[in-house]
Amino acid sequence: MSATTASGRPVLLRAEGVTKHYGKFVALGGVDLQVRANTVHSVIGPNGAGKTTLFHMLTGNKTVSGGRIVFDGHDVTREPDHRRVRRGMARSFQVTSLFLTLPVRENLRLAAQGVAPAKALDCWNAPLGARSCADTVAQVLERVGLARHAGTPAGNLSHGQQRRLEVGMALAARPKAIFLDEPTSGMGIDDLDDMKRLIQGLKDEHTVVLIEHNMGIVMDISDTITVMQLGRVLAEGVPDQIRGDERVRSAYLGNMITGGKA
Ligand SMILES: Nc1ncnc2c1ncn2[C@@H]1O[C@H](COP(=O)(O)OP(=O)(O)OP(=O)(O)O)[C@@H](O)[C@H]1O
Repeated sequence: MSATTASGRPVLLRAEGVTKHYGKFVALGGVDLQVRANTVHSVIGPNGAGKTTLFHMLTGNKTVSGGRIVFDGHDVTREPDHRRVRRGMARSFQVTSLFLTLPVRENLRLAAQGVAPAKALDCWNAPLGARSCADTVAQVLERVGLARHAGTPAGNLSHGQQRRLEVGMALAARPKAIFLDEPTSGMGIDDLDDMKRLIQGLKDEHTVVLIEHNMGIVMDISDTITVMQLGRVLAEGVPDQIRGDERVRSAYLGNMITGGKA
């Protein structure tokens, strides 16, 4: 997707002047962000820049100290995370939250049921609920490339496969926006391309907000990149703008930002 195409898309998620204080420490000093629908929007920055804190604010995992968050036309600033999940936000699970003794398919089924707890009981038993649940699980299995492993206990998957299952767990909630926090961490080189293709493919049906330290991946798959430093937005733009931005280069103190293309 070109920058022009991305910038013409409607804004799905907007943060306005979001702050987060821990006592006297300012973790976020007033962050503005606009995430457009059906794009991959990456948030990068040096360690401690405030990326994870911003994710916590956007997904409702922690409360803001100030500012406003609007998702899909609704002011969600004061809504708890489970309400935001129902509005269509999903955050990728961590490997530690997979049910390691259960087959991949069962992990996804439980995640699909988690969307609407009130419906969870009939998701598998009532004919319509069961069908839609089974459809979701089958689609997600294909999407994350684990269809062949549907019956394999999650604990027997490789690390790369487990990380794709985490993404699948979030997808099972059929979200509008999916938040991925370092989905490639700890991955071997062989698994990186699979994850990259997976994330890139998600924007057909979802909006992706991504924290990622692998600059090669960020530069290759992002429509928009927001660079954070010391709890504020340092720069924002398409990959070529960010790659060439002197402020960003000096924030990273070197060539990490080039994604191998400098
Ligand atoms: N619960 C907390 N109490 C106090 N300070 C915190 C708390 N959580 C985060 N911080 C601080 O807020 C700052 C931003 O942290 P955050 O985890 O958001 O950074 P990050 O950009 O995600 O870093 P990394 O890339 O290392 O994960 C850091 O200085 C961190 O020490």
